[in-house]
Amino acid sequence: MATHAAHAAPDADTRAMRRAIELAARGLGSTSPNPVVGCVITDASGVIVGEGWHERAGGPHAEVHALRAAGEAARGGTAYVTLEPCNHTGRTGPCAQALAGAGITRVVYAVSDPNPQASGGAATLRAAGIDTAAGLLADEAEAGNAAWLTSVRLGRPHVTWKYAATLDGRSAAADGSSRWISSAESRADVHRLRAESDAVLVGGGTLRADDPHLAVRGVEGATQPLRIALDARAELQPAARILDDAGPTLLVVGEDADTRHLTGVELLRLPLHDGRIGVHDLLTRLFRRGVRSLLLEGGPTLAGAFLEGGAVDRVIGYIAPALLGAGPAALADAGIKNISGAQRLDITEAVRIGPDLRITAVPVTAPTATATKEH
Ligand SMILES: NC(=O)C1=CN([C@@H]2O[C@H](COP(=O)(O)OP(=O)(O)OC[C@H]3O[C@@H](n4cnc5c(N)ncnc54)[C@H](OP(=O)(O)O)[C@@H]3O)[C@@H](O)[C@H]2O)C=CC1
Ligand SMILES: Nc1c(N[C@@H]2O[C@H](COP(=O)(O)O)[C@@H](O)[C@H]2O)[nH]c(=O)[nH]c1=O
Repeated sequence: MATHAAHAAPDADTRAMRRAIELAARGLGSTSPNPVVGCVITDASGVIVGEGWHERAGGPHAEVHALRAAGEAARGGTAYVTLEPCNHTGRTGPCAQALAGAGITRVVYAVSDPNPQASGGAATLRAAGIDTAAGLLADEAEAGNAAWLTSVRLGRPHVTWKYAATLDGRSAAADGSSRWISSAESRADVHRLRAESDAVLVGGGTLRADDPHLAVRGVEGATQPLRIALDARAELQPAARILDDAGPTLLVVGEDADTRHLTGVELLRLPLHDGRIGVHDLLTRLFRRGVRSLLLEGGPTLAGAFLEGGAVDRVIGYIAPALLGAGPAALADAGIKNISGAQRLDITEAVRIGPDLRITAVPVTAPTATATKEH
């Protein structure tokens, strides 16, 4: 269909879409199970007259906020949207119709909506005679919405494995102590990561060794993610910090576990495979309850199982300038037997956080959807 050249210079389009991507990011952590979406509206002469983003699930979509801000100035204007405008009536009405009704004559969106219930917005816009183009800054918009897009495409939550390690790759000392490997600045950064996630997960080893709290601290306006711990035999003590009232907690136990000593905590009972909870069983159940982004905070054994199951979509390592020489590696066995089986990654970012280095990387080969085979 038509492209952008007729109404504005391409760089004006790019600037407006980049702004829409920035706006979308403001919704991270509060829109799930919906995507983050940003929208910029320019009037007929190309001046920005409205901005909006999807702020929270159940609230108005980005386009609706931006149209409200633009008012009559939207007539004859262009809408820049990070995701294809929706075509369905959910908790709010279809955005494609709202844009047409407001007199928008051109729509530029970055990424097509993979959700079968909401897609078709572009066709509706075109049928209404609106000049509609897709794909502008698609890679940037896709990265900004990676968690939601991955989860809708794969039918499981997007998984970020985060760890802290010394420069020699140790995640704990020989005696098991690991607090703290990374700096206070890095740990504050982790709280921001938690705030952007729907759920935070630790394995049984970490649960027993660290008595983790997993709450978000020091992030203004943050929504507390669901705290999840694996505890196959329900060994957790009622005084554990994860059970306090800082936020919701889900304890994942074996289907036959004796949980009589644990009252007031939500339990998810799953079958055990060789005494272990199946990674994909767990992910499927979490997806069904609306978890779209999961922060896996270790430990090394569980991270190995996730990697082996093809269920790590992003790795964030906080590398501290310290050496231990002994102690567990950041990642335990992931079923990789030889160098040709190494999980290769692309580094997407490397930044200093206080004295540490934060490295973000994504697998070179695409991770897998939910699988029936468990390890
Ligand atoms: N530096 C860092 O970033 C971090 C360091 N740590 C450190 O790591 C150590 C703990 O790690 P680790 O001992 O590896 O334990 P993990 O936290 O990785 O937990 C592993 C345990 O999780 C349970 N589990 C259930 N299902 C699975 C599955 N499918 N695959 C694997 N495990 C499963 C099992 O416990 P169960 O017996 O209940 O079935 C298993 O023993 C501590 O010393 C801690 O301080 C931990 C987190 C982060
Ligand atoms: N040791 C270590 C981390 N460990 C992780 O943080 C959890 C503790 O969280 P909380 O109890 O909420 O403070 C712990 O169980 C483990 O998952 N994280 C880091 O950023 N840096 C570190 O050096």
